[in-house]
Amino acid sequence: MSYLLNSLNRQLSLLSSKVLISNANLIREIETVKVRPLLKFYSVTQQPVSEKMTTEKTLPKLFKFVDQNVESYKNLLKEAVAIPSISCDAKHREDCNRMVFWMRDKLKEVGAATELRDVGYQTIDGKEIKLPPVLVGTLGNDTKKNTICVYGHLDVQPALKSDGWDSEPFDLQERDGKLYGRGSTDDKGPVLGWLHAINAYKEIGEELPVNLKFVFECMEESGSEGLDELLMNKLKPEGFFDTVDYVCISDNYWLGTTKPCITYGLRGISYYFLEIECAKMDLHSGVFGGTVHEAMSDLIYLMNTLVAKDGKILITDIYKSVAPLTDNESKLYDSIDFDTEAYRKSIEAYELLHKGVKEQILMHRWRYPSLSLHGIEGAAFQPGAKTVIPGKVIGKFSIRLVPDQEPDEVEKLVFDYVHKKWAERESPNKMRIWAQSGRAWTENPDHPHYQAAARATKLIYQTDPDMSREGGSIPVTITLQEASGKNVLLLPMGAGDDMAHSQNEKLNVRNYIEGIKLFAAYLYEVGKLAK
Ligand SMILES: NCC(=O)N[C@@H](Cc1c[nH]cn1)C(=O)O
Ligand SMILES: [Zn+2]
Ligand SMILES: [Zn+2]
Repeated sequence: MSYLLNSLNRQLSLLSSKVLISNANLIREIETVKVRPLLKFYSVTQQPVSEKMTTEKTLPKLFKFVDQNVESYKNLLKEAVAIPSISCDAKHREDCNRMVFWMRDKLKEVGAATELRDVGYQTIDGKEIKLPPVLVGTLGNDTKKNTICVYGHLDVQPALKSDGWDSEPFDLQERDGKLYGRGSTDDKGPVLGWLHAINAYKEIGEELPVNLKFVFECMEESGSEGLDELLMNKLKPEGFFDTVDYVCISDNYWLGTTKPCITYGLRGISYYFLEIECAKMDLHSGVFGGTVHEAMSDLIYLMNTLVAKDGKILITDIYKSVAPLTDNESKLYDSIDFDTEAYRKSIEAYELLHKGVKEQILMHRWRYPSLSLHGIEGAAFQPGAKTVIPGKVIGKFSIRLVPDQEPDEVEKLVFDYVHKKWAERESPNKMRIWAQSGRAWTENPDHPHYQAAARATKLIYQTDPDMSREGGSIPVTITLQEASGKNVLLLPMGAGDDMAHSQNEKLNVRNYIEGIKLFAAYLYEVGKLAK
């Protein structure tokens, strides 16, 4: 509890509040908890395989504790969001380090043994910049218990109020039951959810039903540099995964806004940087315009050859290695609860591709590749009529990869295609293209691990979760699958309208609090699986 109390007391002293929270008081209140009616079905769905310290009274007690600590949980998330751990911006590297140290201290406070692992340097503009350390932790080593490896990330996408946020992105604000802030749902809320679930077991005086291993990084939003190497060539040979039975990641979202899901597939990503240089400096367009081959014109030309207006990717042979759709897979989409019109409205889009047909929309999110244009470095993006000809611009685009596309093959297709188009352009300028990629991932959702997570989800939300795939990418998922050789599962905390990476990213208070209970129930359920 100390990690919450420390944080809360810091918050309280800041706010000069009269409220004081004492550990002992909380425990006394918990002792009087009654079983809530929603747990009625709980005992009949269980198949206990081994005798564990936890009993059917554990979770009701724990849920009550969670409900009593909502304000502390919000305060801790506010502290985490206030650290602008933006991994793609080297200026924020110290904030990334600070975020990792902050989380290391919190893990220690719940009793975990922690280590900060050095993963070397990254090169930006020819300069070597130290990567943030990866936080590795262990909690419990009871050979009779199952061991879960939990992964999460502590870094965030950039955000400025001037991008169109209604409040400061790095100051968590509650409005209408929603916690707005960068990283609230992606991925600081879920990471803290694990911490709170573990702490809740401790605070109600119950043993954790499983052993835990943690891998928390601060470079996920920038391609997880250094992490694969650490997992495969250091942690694996050192035996870190030897005792791991299951891997769980909470870094994704429900499909919609009301029904929970469990996720067994992600797309990969191949992210491209396309640089064109026409001069060693920016040029006044009134003085030099009409006399040079402009870098921006070349870049726009190339970027416009990548994708058609119906979303079809124009790179030669890009669809060749996409796994064919089988009858069985095709049927899966029929039963999924997904309202495309609600989806369209939630993002205020004018119209969806594929005539908004549900199955097509889901397939194009989950099992077909897509190409997106993201931006241009060096372009005049600020307001005002700047009349410069940029000397150098870097266009950014990415392809979301699907089974069975291999990043190396896709990169080669893209490089060959861009070079061909560049030759057709006959520009004297300098062109350079490079990429960073991560593979797609799928898992077997019929595994007992998924059934355990489904039971936990039903306990919390009183409905069977959808088994879903997702269009986003968490590059390390497949590495964790390979390093551990064990079943990997994605257990989302947030809702489909959380707007990760976008303006006004948020996490519903309900999803946060019920998510903490979900994680605790998941630990309980996995604790009951045969060892
Ligand atoms: N929550 C997962 C997520 O947002 N992942 C990023 C990963 C990424 C890779 N390169 C840049 N970002 C995503 O965009 O899917
Ligand atoms: Zn994420
Ligand atoms: Zn993200």
